[in-house]
Amino acid sequence: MQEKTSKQAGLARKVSVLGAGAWGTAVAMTLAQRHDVLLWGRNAAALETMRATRESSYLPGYIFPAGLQVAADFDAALAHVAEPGSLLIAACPVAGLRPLLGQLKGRPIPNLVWLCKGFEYDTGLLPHQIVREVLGDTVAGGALSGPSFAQEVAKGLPCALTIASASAALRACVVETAHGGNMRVYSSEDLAGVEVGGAVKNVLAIATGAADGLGLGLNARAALITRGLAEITRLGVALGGQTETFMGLTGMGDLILTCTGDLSRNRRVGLGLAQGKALDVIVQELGHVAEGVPCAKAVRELAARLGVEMPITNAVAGVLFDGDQPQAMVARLLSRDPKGE
Ligand SMILES: NC(=O)c1ccc[n+]([C@@H]2O[C@H](COP(=O)([O-])OP(=O)(O)OC[C@H]3O[C@@H](n4cnc5c(N)ncnc54)[C@H](O)[C@@H]3O)[C@@H](O)[C@H]2O)c1
Ligand SMILES: O=P(O)(O)OC[C@H](O)CO
Repeated sequence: MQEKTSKQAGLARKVSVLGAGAWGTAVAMTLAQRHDVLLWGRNAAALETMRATRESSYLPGYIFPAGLQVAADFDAALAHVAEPGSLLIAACPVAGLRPLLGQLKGRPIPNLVWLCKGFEYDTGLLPHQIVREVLGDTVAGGALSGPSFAQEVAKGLPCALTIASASAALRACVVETAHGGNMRVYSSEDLAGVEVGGAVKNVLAIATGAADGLGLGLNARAALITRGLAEITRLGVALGGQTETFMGLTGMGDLILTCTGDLSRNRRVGLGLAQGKALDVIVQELGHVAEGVPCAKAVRELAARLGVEMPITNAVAGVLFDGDQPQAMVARLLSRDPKGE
């Protein structure tokens, strides 16, 4: 193990992270312990503050490692990863992925990884489908996903992630770059399965947060998580994912973390709804993206189109978009006809 870590430490690579929110910053901080990392964001003033203070307002109290550069110049971020074997990481929310990729179109792109977890609000597309629409089939790309709160990663606590890609070379590049220290990186070819797990768990965390906020107890929480996993699996299989993927880190692992961990922004949306707060107030108070909100609408429409039964997602979407009360969500789920598990 010792030997493996020191070998990996020798493989310093160039990495650019595009998107300086909580997760992009935490990933950049981690990789900068072993690699030459540049963090780019679209807010030049915020980046200037980050450069001066060596910390991010998204992750206060966590000081950047010496090797982390911060830059507001997009061309510099791309030039940084010009040599083969470099890694370009798109670290924006799903809503920002299409515009960000638009900025990359026509430029030489090395290995491309995206960190966002969701379905696109208007189109119901997964991130890899957006990448294909904007950049075509020629880019080697993949999703890095799994149970990972940015604050814990910034603190250097252990975590395990999965890189999913059809490209074996891309998977190897990401493992060689990111696996090591307190971060384990597994590989999967099941890109659709990994992306569906990461997206739908956010909706289920809203449901669980609401149930917990209403004081429904630990039995109800366990039921929601388990039936939620069944929902994720049904949709994921319908979209080409493999059943076993949903039992892994990016399925059950991330579902458990996000539904039960109070660091989750999506869970906090559910807790806020249970307190009777309006959605726009909750989102404003969060100050971060909560992907489960747009995702609930996209998944409700997609599941209806595909004929996939998703009662918890539908109930969450009812509260978020149709004015249903959280209590009505519970009543709606409990009043369903009995069925085989
Ligand atoms: N925070 C976590 O713990 C965590 C962990 C794993 C995955 N994720 C996922 O990563 C994605 C980003 O989450 P986050 O926590 O960094 O969100 P955040 O709300 O903390 O920050 C989002 C950042 O994205 C930037 N952004 C938005 N559109 C952009 C665009 N078009 N180009 C460049 N930057 C853009 C914003 O300016 C902001 O800095 C989400 O899909 C989230 O689900 C987050
Ligand atoms: O804070 P959340 O709810 O966006 O979840 C963050 C990560 O996706 C957890 O793996």
